[in-house]
Amino acid sequence: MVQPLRVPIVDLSLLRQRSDHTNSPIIKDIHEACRNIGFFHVVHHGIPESVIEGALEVNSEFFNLPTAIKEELISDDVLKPVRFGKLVGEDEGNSKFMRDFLKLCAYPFEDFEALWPTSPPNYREKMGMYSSEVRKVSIEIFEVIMESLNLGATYMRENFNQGCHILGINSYPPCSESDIKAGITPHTDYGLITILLQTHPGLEVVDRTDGKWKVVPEVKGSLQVLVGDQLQVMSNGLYRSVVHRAIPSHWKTRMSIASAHSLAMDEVVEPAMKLLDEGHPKAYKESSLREYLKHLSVRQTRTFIETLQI
Ligand SMILES: O=C(O)CCC(=O)C(=O)O
Ligand SMILES: [Fe+2]
Repeated sequence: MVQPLRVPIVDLSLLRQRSDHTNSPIIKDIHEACRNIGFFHVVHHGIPESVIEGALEVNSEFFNLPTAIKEELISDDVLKPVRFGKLVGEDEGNSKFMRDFLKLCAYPFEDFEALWPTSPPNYREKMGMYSSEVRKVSIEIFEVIMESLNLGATYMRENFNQGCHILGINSYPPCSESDIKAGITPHTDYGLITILLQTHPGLEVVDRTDGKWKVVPEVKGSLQVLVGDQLQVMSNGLYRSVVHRAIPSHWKTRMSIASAHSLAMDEVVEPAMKLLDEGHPKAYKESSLREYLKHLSVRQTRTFIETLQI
């Protein structure tokens, strides 16, 4: 039986009340969470419930469309800014998985909006609103994470603001068959941070203290923040990307929207100079999002982050 994990809950409204975050216990909590688990919840993030409901509603309508319409967006090309896919199969550990997904490049919105689905007709409007709200939250969270690393709130701010924003919408059909073990198989996310919205629980992470899978407990109104590979590299391994998977529900469709924030496609990420010294030599090679996507498109025995370790 998979046990629940104790995950820190960060109240963003408390952070917004103070302009000076020096010695803030919240920054300390974020530091501990990123260091020990690679993961935390945020509450009072400020995204209106109507925006969240609107985004989930149009995606549910999209996934319920006749297959022929969705298949127009099917592609194996990981560089395509908009693509739909159906994944069903078995991983190396013989666990069966099943998931439909839609990937949308989301920033700058004007560059990609015309490629987004037109069905349902209000798809672009509702998802556009969610995308812009979650981006604002990601900018705030990135700043406090930089503070928690002692790099200062403005460290890489412009690079982050001009970076890539990719929305990964997942739909996991209910499965009563006991042999379907996973909706999405174990992985780390590549970017700096991912902000996750789930319709209901199902996310599991590896607890670093005992190496076991733990269920992420439901926290009403929360979003989850996940440390990605780029943040692992930037922090020179002080923070590590969290290994996670998602388990489908037995009785209803589970959906999630993973909002992945990374540096721009060809911008390289490398360990922050300030975190390097004799006792902490550079532990990762530099890399870009494009190199990661190239790695994804060919079958590899090592994860991308493993290939970067010096
Ligand atoms: O569905 C979930 O909760 C997780 C999704 C996820 O990990 C991803 O899209 O990268
Ligand atoms: Fe993920």
